[in-house]
Order: sequence, then C-alpha cells, then structure tokens
Amino acid sequence: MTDISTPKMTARGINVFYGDKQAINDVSIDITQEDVTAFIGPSGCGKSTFLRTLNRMNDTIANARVEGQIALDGEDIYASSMDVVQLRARVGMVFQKPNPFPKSIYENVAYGPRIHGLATGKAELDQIVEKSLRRAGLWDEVKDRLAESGTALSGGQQQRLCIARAIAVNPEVILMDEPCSALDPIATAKIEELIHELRGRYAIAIVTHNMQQAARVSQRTAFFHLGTLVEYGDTSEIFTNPRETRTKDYITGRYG
Ligand SMILES: Nc1ncnc2c1ncn2[C@@H]1O[C@H](COP(=O)(O)OP(=O)(O)OP(=O)(O)O)[C@@H](O)[C@H]1O
Repeated sequence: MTDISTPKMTARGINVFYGDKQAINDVSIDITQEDVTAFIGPSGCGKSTFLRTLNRMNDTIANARVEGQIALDGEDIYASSMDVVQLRARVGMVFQKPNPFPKSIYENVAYGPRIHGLATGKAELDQIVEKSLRRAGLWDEVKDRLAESGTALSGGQQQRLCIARAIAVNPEVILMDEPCSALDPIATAKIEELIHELRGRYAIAIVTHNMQQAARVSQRTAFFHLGTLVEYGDTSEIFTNPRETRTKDYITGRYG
C-alpha cells in the first residue's frame, strides 16, 4: 500500500537539452499519488518536454538529453539497470492525438498484457480487456464490437481506448499530453469525467493549454514559463491567489 504522504514520483534538478538548446531549466517537482497534477503554461514553455522525462519518452528523440534525477517510488528511472519497457508500463502515456493500433478494439487493449505476460490464458485476458475498457468508460459502447478496428471509433472513443490500453498493463502513473486537444466539447467532458474517476487509483499528470480544464480536473498545478517551473501548488491557490506575477499574468490572460 502506498503511503499517500510520499510522492509517487520526484523530479530533482531536471535540465533537458535538444542539441545545444536548453528546453527545461532546473525543474524539481513531486507527483503525488492522490492528486491530478496539471502542467500549464504558454506554448513552447516545455510542458510536454518535461512530461516526457517522467517515463523516458525523451529517449526516443535523437538529440534530446536529460540531466537530473527522477525517481518512481524512490527508484532512479534513469539508472542503467532500469528496464525502459517495464517503466513505460508502470508510467503509461496518452497522447494529444488518439493513436490506437490499426487492430481490433480487443487487440488494442490485449496487446500490452500479452507482451508483459499478465494473463495466463484467454479467459484471464478477456477479463483484463473488459476491466480496462470499463475503467476507461468505454465498455458499454464497444462490448458488442470488440473485433472491429480501433481506428473506426470516434475520436473521443479512440482516446478512451488509448486510456484503456494504458490501464491494461497496471500502470502506477498515467501521463496525459493534451489528451483533449483533438476532441469536441462532449468528448472532452467525458475524458475529464474519466480523469476524476481514475484519480487516486493512479497518479495522474496532465499537460493542458486549457486553463479551465486544469482548474476543473487537477488538485495540483505547475506553471511553466520559458523552460522554468515558475510556481507549483494547490490548483485553487494558483488560480485564485498566485504568488508570482508571471503566473498571475498568465492566468488572467495577459499572455500565452
Ligand atoms: N524534438 C525537438 N527538437 C528540438 N526542439 C524541440 C523538440 N521538441 C520541443 N522542442 C523545443 O523545446 C521547447 C519546449 O517545447 P515543448 O513542446 O515541450 O513545449 P510545450 O510547452 O509543450 O508547448 P506546446 O503547448 O506548444 O505543445 C520549445 O522551444 C520547442 O521548440
């Protein structure tokens, strides 16, 4: 059982470079188990770059380099002994544009548990698929069409399928990079509702350019500007009583 007072993830002194260009400058932050943490800030401030450090997705970008320390339950995720495939199951990710595999709805969810050896047979795999789709709020819409292609679903359904795919491998943390930016308001509301339901079961960090969304879904907010973390605290405080002028200017719409 996780002690809720202990951060699930800690980042200390993080710098990220793309070639010679520094995109993140000395960022330290805790991702807590019981909260949804929102990363906000103007375009290009480094929200996505920072989010990607939390499950080493920056490893996949040729000229990206990360300095500093990030721990998951106290374990250094950049240690050479860390199995990155395992890490990305423990710290799952949902992207801006829904990206289901061009396979059936069932296979989209079953693929991860199968390669990670989480099911001993078909019945158990079926159960994992159903549970994951239920948790992602999609089961009732797809239970009669599991063999159909995931890419035939609506955008909002595809995004919930991607969330089900992340859930299926028992993640501890879910990272969401602007998960609603390609969705209409109704699909967006469903994802926001889902984030509320998933809160507590998984530590969640979400990048959003939509301040109303950050205020609606998160309990902690981190405001980034030009690669630095300007302010990090309770969402209600950040939005009603920010300590820093730059935060205040941003949330009141003076720039961004
Ligand atoms: N693959 C890359 N190669 C080089 N520079 C990059 C790369 N990805 C991002 N950058 C740069 O790093 C900085 C931070 O970008 P990042 O995408 O993290 O910002 P962001 O706050 O998420 O922006 P947005 O809200 O527009 O997505 C920007 O200056 C961007 O141009």
